[in-house]
Amino acid sequence: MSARLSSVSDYEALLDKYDTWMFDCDGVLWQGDRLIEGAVDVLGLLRRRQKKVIFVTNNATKSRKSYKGKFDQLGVEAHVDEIYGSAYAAAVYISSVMKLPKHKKVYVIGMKGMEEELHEEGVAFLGGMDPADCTLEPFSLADFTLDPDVGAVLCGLDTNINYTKLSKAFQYLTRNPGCVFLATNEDSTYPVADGLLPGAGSISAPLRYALGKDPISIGKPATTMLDCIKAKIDFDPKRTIMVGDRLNTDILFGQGGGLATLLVLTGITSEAEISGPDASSIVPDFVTQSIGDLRSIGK
Ligand SMILES: O=C(O)[C@H](O)[C@H](O)COP(=O)(O)O
Ligand SMILES: [Mg+2]
Repeated sequence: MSARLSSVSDYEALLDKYDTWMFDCDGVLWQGDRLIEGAVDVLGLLRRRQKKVIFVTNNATKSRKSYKGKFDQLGVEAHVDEIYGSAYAAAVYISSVMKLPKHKKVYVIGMKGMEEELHEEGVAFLGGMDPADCTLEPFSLADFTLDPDVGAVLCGLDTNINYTKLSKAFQYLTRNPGCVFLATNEDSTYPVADGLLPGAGSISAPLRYALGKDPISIGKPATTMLDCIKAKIDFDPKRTIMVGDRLNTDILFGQGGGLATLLVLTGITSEAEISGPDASSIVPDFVTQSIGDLRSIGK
């Protein structure tokens, strides 16, 4: 059973209990480019109380560096080494876990964030934002030349998704021996200021269906992201809390890492999913309406 937080003493007790605060971004700190009310104040309060603050997002459209630009633009204090996105985790996975040979390449269904992180990790890639791939022209298989050096397809949130990208990815995954099917994350939807949009999981779904197999998904709830954080930041899991808006990514991620979990209702998860007859079997330790609720603590 989750503990519902409501009083100042509830929030003060949480601050006493946890030294490291990991924050999901979409649906927790903001909805698209609209900040959640009170988020900036609460992050400032945590920093004044000498808490470690880490940002952990499945959103692969931005690299760590370009996320820093979003934080700056929205007036949220953040440092690049506090920001962990699924594009970064995927690039590290390909270079350091898969150890993709240097002459091999990745075919990217995704945007600039994934390209920047792959480049940063020294991983060669094609596709992505290439105008030849971001096209609505009919795809001609007769005119397509298979690149034998493509050893993996990496699929993430791509607002330029089209039949050409899906067709090229399908060719690599069915015709290049050993070509690995990877996904940055598999969120079905994500929240923006005016509602919900299809997420990365809805971009890779057509490939899953055509291939009859699932990708290796690297973002939350997989522990890969936590491994990336552990490689850079020292923290005690027992005194760490993960704050998220999605049960099957953020809360599962926290639970898988032995962290405490706080669910907020400003993103994907609704009240009906955590109480009543249709409640999910994924049960967070704590629930509060919004991260802004912690403002009641004051200084
Ligand atoms: O890929 C997506 O669907 C979205 O980018 C993702 O859901 C948002 O990531 P979050 O910050 O909520 O982990
Ligand atoms: Mg979220």
